[in-house]
Amino acid sequence: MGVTPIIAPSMLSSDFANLASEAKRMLDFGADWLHMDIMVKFVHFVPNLTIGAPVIESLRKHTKAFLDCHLMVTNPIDYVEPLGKAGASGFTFHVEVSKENWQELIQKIKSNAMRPGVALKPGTPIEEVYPLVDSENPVEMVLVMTVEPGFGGQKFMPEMMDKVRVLRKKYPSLDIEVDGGLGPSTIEMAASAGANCIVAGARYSYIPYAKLCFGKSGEMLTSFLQPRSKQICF
Ligand SMILES: O=C(CO)[C@@H](O)[C@H](O)COP(=O)(O)O
Repeated sequence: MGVTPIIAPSMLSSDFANLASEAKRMLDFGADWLHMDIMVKFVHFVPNLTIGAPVIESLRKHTKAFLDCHLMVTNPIDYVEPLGKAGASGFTFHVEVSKENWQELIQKIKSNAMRPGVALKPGTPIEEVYPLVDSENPVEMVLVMTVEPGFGGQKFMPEMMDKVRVLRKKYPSLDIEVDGGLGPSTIEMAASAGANCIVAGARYSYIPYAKLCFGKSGEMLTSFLQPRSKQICF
């Protein structure tokens, strides 16, 4: 079984005063998911503060899109119920802060009708996510950070592609998301390594390019990807 390409612009770089129209603009341009960066400023995790459940709830009133929430917080379990109630679709937590309670966390995410994912920072070895993917109650996506989490506009770390290659070889049908510094010069590298979910700042011009990386005239660039009509109609 293969995986399908997903283009998920990060709304972190959008105009927050016009979030609903920014989201519509991304979706009209062909985005599959909207990536929502939820950060709480904390000295040991990210030095930034972004959006929370009230913003997700407001955005949900304007769109039925899959809201792919990436939790850059030290206590993700506290956000499961509020985000579930707000209408989040995906809930991706960081492995670095969930070593003690990932099983409970996955269970709680699923019982709040969201899709669980696990993220890892650039310095975290890929082996740390294996138990969460191999579990009887597994995560459904691994997010490989290609910058230090915290801010948009940073430089892509090509050395993270080794993690993606290893993951893809081990898990042919897993959703593998990459996030940070992705754009016309790096998307192809990530897709070739095996990533199928591409997050990049909500600069609409990259979306058609990202789609091209996954298939020109319908043929797929990488063998693990399966065509999904919406993604390959340019
Ligand atoms: O999670 C993050 C940053 O921590 C990302 O989602 C970025 O917001 C992506 O932005 P670019 O690197 O594409 O500018």
